[in-house]
Amino acid sequence: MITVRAPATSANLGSGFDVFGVALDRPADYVTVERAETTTLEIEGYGSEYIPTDPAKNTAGVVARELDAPAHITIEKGVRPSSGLGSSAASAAAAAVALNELHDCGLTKEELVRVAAKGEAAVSGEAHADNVAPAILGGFTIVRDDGVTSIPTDVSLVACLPEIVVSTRDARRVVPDSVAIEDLVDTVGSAATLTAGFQQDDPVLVGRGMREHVVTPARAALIDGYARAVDYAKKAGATGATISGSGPSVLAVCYPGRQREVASALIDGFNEEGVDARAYQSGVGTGAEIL
Ligand SMILES: Nc1ncnc2c1ncn2[C@@H]1O[C@H](COP(=O)(O)OP(=O)(O)O)[C@@H](O)[C@H]1O
Ligand SMILES: N[C@@H](CCOP(=O)(O)O)C(=O)O
Repeated sequence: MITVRAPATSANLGSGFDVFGVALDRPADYVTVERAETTTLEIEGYGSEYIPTDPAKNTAGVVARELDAPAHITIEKGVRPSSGLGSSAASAAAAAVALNELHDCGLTKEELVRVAAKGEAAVSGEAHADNVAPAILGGFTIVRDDGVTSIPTDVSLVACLPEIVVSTRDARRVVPDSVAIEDLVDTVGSAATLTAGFQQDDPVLVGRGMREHVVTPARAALIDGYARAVDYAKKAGATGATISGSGPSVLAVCYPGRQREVASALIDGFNEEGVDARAYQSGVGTGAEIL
């Protein structure tokens, strides 16, 4: 029997749609696997009632199929589904690492990222790996067709989860089909700034690099309270804030020591629009670990 903890993650970071991701250090999913003839699933914890136990429809079950590694899989959810915090990816990442160990598959972490991304495809319709990469490798990650880069970094983050459900599948439908050249230029500038910020552990550069004018505004319309929460977070000292993944969560970056104020401001912003919310004060996490 093997148990793996895989953390919540925040994808996109504004300027890196389907490319950037960062591992949080909390919350997390715990996945326990035991050898079995066929794959079965048991799910407990936050939002488990909304998650299919059919292995073909569950990211962890799809990973077991892809690895040809049948198991009885128990998932303890710490990351709420449809949160924008890589909930489905946390289970996929933890299952990939656990089953690789249980069945001695011998895959590298980079290979496990590709397998876990197939689990993501089963629920979101497309195999984006920007959540599973940081969930497995940790740090700030850059996903491209030709490989994944992981940069260890130390920046203070706050993720705020409002009591709203936005599925990744729905949020992908509102993404525009094309961008104007001036928006492309602006996004490249932001993406480069954000990458430099993580390299240098600099919250100001990371915050500035979150700026993006194509995908973020289209999706913000799906999140009640988003604009006020971001505005309050910035007034409370956040150096930047954007939609986490496909939403509804907001990810803010700040100087160490400002997380408590930023967390309260984000919650207040949502509450004043009639939306309950909770916040996670987090550092950048190290990714999935076998317990
Ligand atoms: N192991 C899993 N954990 C969480 N959600 C899962 C899992 N397997 C399948 N799902 C489904 O995936 C969807 C949530 O994924 P997604 O929309 O990408 O949200 P998130 O941003 O939280 O990852 C829900 O419809 C949920 O039922
Ligand atoms: N790049 C994806 C990321 C989805 O993240 P999630 O945490 O909402 O599953 C997208 O933006 O669609």
